[in-house]
Amino acid sequence: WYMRGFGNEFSSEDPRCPGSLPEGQNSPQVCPYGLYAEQLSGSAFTCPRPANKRSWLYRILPSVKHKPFTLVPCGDLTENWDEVEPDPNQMRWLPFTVPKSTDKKVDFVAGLHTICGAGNSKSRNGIAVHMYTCNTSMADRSKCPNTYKHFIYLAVSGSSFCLQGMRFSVDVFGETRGYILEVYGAHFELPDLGPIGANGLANPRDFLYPVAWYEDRKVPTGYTVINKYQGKLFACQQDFSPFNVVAWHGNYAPYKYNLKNFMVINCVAFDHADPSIFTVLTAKSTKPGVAVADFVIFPPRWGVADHTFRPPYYHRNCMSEFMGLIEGHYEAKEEGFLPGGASLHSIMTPHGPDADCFEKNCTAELQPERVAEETMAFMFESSFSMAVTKWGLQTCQKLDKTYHQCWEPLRSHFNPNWKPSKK
Ligand SMILES: O=C(O)Cc1cc(O)ccc1O
Ligand SMILES: [Fe+2]
Repeated sequence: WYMRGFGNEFSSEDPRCPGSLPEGQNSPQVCPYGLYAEQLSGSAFTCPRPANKRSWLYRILPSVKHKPFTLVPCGDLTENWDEVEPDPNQMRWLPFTVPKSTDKKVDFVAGLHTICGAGNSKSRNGIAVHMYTCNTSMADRSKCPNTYKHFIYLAVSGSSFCLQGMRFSVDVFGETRGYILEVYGAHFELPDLGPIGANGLANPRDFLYPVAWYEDRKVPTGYTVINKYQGKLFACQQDFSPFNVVAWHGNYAPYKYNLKNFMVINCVAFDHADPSIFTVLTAKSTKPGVAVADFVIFPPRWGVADHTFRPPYYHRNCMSEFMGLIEGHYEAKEEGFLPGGASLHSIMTPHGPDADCFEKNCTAELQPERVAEETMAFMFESSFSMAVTKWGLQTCQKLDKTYHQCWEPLRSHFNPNWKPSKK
């Protein structure tokens, strides 16, 4: 089970070891059950209290006990944003190919592919967007994102957030695909609600945190810990499972959030509200109001706006918009933008509803209607100008070269003799 509440201070003991959390202090001379105390810091020691993040883990063996790390192949994972020439075009990808279960086994790490990104993990400012496509569990391999703060992977409308330095292992039931946003140097926060009030959007209690659980498992053949460090992957061996936390307390822990719990707020009178009303979490930059990345979703909802063109407006944005579709259809593009695919509209690159969507929605009778059932599109909106990787442009072979054609049928409706209709 889980503990609830975004950013709470939690305390948890594996029920097999009652009293394993030291009482009244973090570093007793000897810890209960002979455990090792290990602090995991997610913020500088000196960060102001609201931004301060750390947890105390009580482990069977400390993380430091491992053989040296050595560089391992990164596959299609990269932090090189100069592989290909910049390209300001609208981009859309057909669903990325998932390796078949009957083919070669590919686990989460081997199945990581970087699509686009910007910035640098050394300066700890920037983001990367990756796809993962795999068909087998990691089995005695655990990954540790060392250079970045947050790691999201989305699976069937769920979202999981892993934090810098946290080891995790991904088990899958079969052919699996998901999206990842990597943020190099900022933590996600719940957005302020302003006049919305004290409740709404993603509610804090719907964020779930793991309780302590350990396995005291020796792995003489070697347990591999993979460390993503300065944009590269490193592996080391140790002879025990790293999932050995018997008790922990603190406010720095991985969490998950079911996107279906999002309390959608939207227009109930007229006009199309900006998509920031759908922000689940935001990773702030140092400029007030400007995000390194916002995680925004487009859940099923009612469309009720009167005398309004209801789908997204045509626009050019000073932010980059990377979008994906988890299931269903997206209102601005019924065709072509498919689950497991993606789109990128870079800074100031014009985009908006395809011609079909425009024609339908300027003549539609405006009844209250559901904006798509069983749908979940999302956007990573970033102030960074992202470069696309060679994998994204070429190797994946999913770039839809015909994307621009969805706007080609747009025709001029301009009538210089137009008169306002008499009310
Ligand atoms: O481009 C998109 O589809 C995302 C988006 C949706 C919306 O409702 C308003 C602006 C916007 O960028
Ligand atoms: Fe947009």
